[in-house]
Amino acid sequence: MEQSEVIMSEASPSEHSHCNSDLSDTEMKEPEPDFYSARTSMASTPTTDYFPDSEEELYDDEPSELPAIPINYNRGRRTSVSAESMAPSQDKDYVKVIIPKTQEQKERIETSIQNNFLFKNLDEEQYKDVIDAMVEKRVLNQEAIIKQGGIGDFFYVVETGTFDVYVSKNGVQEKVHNYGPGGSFGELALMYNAPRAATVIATSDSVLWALDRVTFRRILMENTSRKRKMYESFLEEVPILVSLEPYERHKIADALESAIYENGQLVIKQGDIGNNFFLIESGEARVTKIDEGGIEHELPGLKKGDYFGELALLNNKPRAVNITAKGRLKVATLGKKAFVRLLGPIVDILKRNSDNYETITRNVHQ
Ligand SMILES: Nc1ncnc2c1ncn2[C@@H]1O[C@@H]2COP(=O)(O)O[C@H]2[C@H]1O
Repeated sequence: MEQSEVIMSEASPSEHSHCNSDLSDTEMKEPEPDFYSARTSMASTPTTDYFPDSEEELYDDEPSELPAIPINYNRGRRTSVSAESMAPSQDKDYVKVIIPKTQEQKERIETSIQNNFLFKNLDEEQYKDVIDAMVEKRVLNQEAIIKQGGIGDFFYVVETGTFDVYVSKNGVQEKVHNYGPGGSFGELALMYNAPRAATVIATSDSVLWALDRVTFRRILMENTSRKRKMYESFLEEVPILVSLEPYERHKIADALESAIYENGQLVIKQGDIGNNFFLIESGEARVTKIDEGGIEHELPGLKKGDYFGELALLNNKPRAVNITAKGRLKVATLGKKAFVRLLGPIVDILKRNSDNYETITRNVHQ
C-alpha cells in the first residue's frame, strides 16, 4: 500500500531568544515544584489542535502485544495502545506526519539533535521524516511538561532551556536527573506502553521539539530498544557501574558504540590525546608503560567488565599507558562528552580508583 501523508498546520516561527543554554548542572537552581497546578502550554497556536487536550484521546482499551517492560518503570501499571504493531518500521499503513516548517526551524531541529545518540544511524528518509514530524513547543519556567503516571503522547528533545526530573516513590519526590540543550526525554512511556515514569519540569523558559508517539515508535524505537537490550545485562555486570540507577545505565547504552580489536592491535597509545572511555565487553587487554629511558614495563592486564581510558578524560592529560588487544578484544566506547555527562555520578569513584594506578606503577618500577 502507498504511504500517505498528513499535513499539519504550520508552527509559527520562533521569536524566543535562545537563553540558558550554557547552564551547567551546578548552576541550576532547585525549583519548588507544584505538580498539581503545573500546566503545559503550546508555543504556537496553529499546532495546538495536534496536541490532544487529554492524553487519553490517544488510547483505547484493546489489548496490544507489548514488549517486556524493564525494571522500575512503573511495573504493573501498563496501559494499552491499539493499532500499533510491535515492528512499527514494517507497518506500511502508517500515515506520515508532516508539520510545515521554515528553514530556520529545520536548522534549529538539526542543531538540537546533532549530538543526540537516539538520532544516530538514521538513513536520509528517516532523518527527513523525523524533522517533518517534529513540532515546536515552548514551556515556561516551572511548567510540568510530563507528569508521572500520565499517558505518553510525545517524545521531547530540548533545544534551549533546562529541565529537572522527579520520581515519586512512596509519596516522596526525588530529583533523579536534569536535562539541558540536546537532551531528550519521554521515550519510556512510548517504548513500553507504560505510564510516564517520572515528572519533568522546566527550570527555565525553554524550547522543545516534540515527536509524536507513532513517528517515534516507527523510526527511533527499534534502534533505541535494540541497543538498550544489547548492553543491559553487560552493563549490569560492570562493577564500576553498579551504583548507577537502571535508567542511568540505559542512557549509557544509548551512547555506547562497540569496536573489535584483533590480537596485538593498539587500542590506546601512550602520549596520545584521549577522546574515548572504554569498557571491555569480551576478551583481554595488555597494559604497558614506557619509562623515560624507553623501556616498556608490563602492568596488570584488563579483562571483561574492566574499564580503561578514563584518566586522560578526567585529568585532560595525555594517555598514560599503552593498551593492546590480547587475543580478540571487544570494547564498548563512550566519547568524551558522553563520558562527562553520563558518568558524572561515579566520577568520584573513578578518581579514587585512579589513585591506585600510581601504587601499581611504582611497584612495577621497583
Ligand atoms: N530515573 C528515571 N526514571 C525514569 N524516567 C526518567 C528517569 N530520568 C529521566 N527520565 C525520563 O523522564 C521521562 C518521563 O516520561 P517517560 O516515562 O515517557 O520517559 C522518562 C524518561 O525519559
